Amino acid sequence: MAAEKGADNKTTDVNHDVLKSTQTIIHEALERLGYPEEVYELLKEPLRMLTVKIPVKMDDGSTKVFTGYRAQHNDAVGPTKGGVRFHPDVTENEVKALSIWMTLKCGIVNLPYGGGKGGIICDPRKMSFRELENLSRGYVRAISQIVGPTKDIPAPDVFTNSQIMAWMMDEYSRIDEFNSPGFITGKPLVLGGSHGRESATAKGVTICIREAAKKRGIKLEGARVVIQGFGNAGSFLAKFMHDAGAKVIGISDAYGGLYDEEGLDIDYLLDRRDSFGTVTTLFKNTISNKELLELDCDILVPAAIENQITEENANNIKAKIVVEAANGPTTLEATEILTNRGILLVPDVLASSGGVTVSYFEWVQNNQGYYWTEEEVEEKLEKVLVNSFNTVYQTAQSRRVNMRLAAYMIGVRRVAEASRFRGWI
Ligand SMILES: NC(=O)C1=CN([C@@H]2O[C@H](COP(=O)(O)OP(=O)(O)OC[C@H]3O[C@@H](n4cnc5c(N)ncnc54)[C@H](O)[C@@H]3O)[C@@H](O)[C@H]2O)C=CC1
Ligand SMILES: O=C(O)CCC(=O)C(=O)O
Repeated sequence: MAAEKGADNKTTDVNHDVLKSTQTIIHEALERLGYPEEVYELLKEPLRMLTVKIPVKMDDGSTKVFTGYRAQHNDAVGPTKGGVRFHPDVTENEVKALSIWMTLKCGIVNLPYGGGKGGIICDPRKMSFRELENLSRGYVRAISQIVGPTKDIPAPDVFTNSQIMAWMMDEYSRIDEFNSPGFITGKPLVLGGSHGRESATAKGVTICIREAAKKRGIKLEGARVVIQGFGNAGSFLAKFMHDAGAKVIGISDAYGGLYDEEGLDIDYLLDRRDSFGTVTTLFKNTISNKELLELDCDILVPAAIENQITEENANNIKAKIVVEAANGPTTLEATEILTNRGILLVPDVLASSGGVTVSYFEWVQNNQGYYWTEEEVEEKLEKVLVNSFNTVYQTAQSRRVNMRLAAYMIGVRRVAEASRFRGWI
């Protein structure tokens, strides 16, 4: 585990309320599609938001009470689906926004789900394995009444992984008195996980980068790539970019960044990173996350947390293409600046949808009890992502809007239509 040092940039920026900015884009998307105001009233907040207190016995004998959330944005299309985040900066509004983004993502890639999301305010980097297990199990007990394989299906997100999914699945199976692999996705293979889930988010981002590069006439071979975040999404992506012949010249984690204009030694960094995606603490010559985002490059991929590209630095971004692996890394104002500067921005709700797509495949395999090969999973993911990228790109062209608004229009239309057929609006 990494040495404890403070993050070189903080997540929570009161000036950038991710819920408010999401609501603004949803409103605009609905207006352009001609939906009445009541549809916005239905979609602007989750249908359900549960706040829970989780008492955990710590290793020193004390009891610490953690706060957790589970938001279920909309289940008109199907059960809600989305990851659980363990992070010190988790807030209620952030979890709400993350659940809305899940509804949009599932709509864009056409999965039979609505959006959900969970989070616990904690710093897992400062907790022991046993404390983390107790917290994971306590969270499942606290939310057990509103989740389940046909109600709401959690998955990994920032600072959660397949081990945490395994503990959560085991706890739910005890409550349900049933072996319930379909309760959660992102599990280890031996517990009903799917081939390709671990690398799915990065695979999806890679497909979006490839398609976006084609649109801009950029060859991936030799392209200079900068990636913020070296966890599940960022580290697999660095590997895929490296394998595609691109030059990964910058990567970062919560503590800083590494830069080499000749290209970083990705295999070495992958080997040295810890389970929380920390690697830069091992090096002396680091740059800040702020400097990393402004590096001269062809492709920039924010793959860490929200509000990283803002009106303060959007004019300094030098990339030709920005592909959002993270949820909500670019503010509304920054999206406008990048668009006006002719930078192609592939939005989170499309670019990061590979994870939930393979989670869906995992759930389908759990439900049918018949498992697919890695090749089958990859082939299916490729089709879904290429198709979704082209639909969003073409919508953006025909509607003369940026790709984020185009993606929102596709996502909200699906949930609005499902709600209408159900007679909700
Ligand atoms: N894991 C998944 O399947 C999916 C993840 N995402 C999104 O991708 C992003 C990254 O998630 P994962 O890779 O799963 O998380 P992770 O926990 O595996 O890695 C997170 C990375 O972000 C860095 N980080 C954390 N706080 C930071 C800060 N304040 N400044 C800069 N870097 C910071 C960490 O050091 C680490 O390198 C998140 O926005 C997540 O919601 C989106 C879709 C699916
Ligand atoms: O895999 C999933 O079900 C959800 C992944 C997720 O939380 C996300 O796409 O933000």
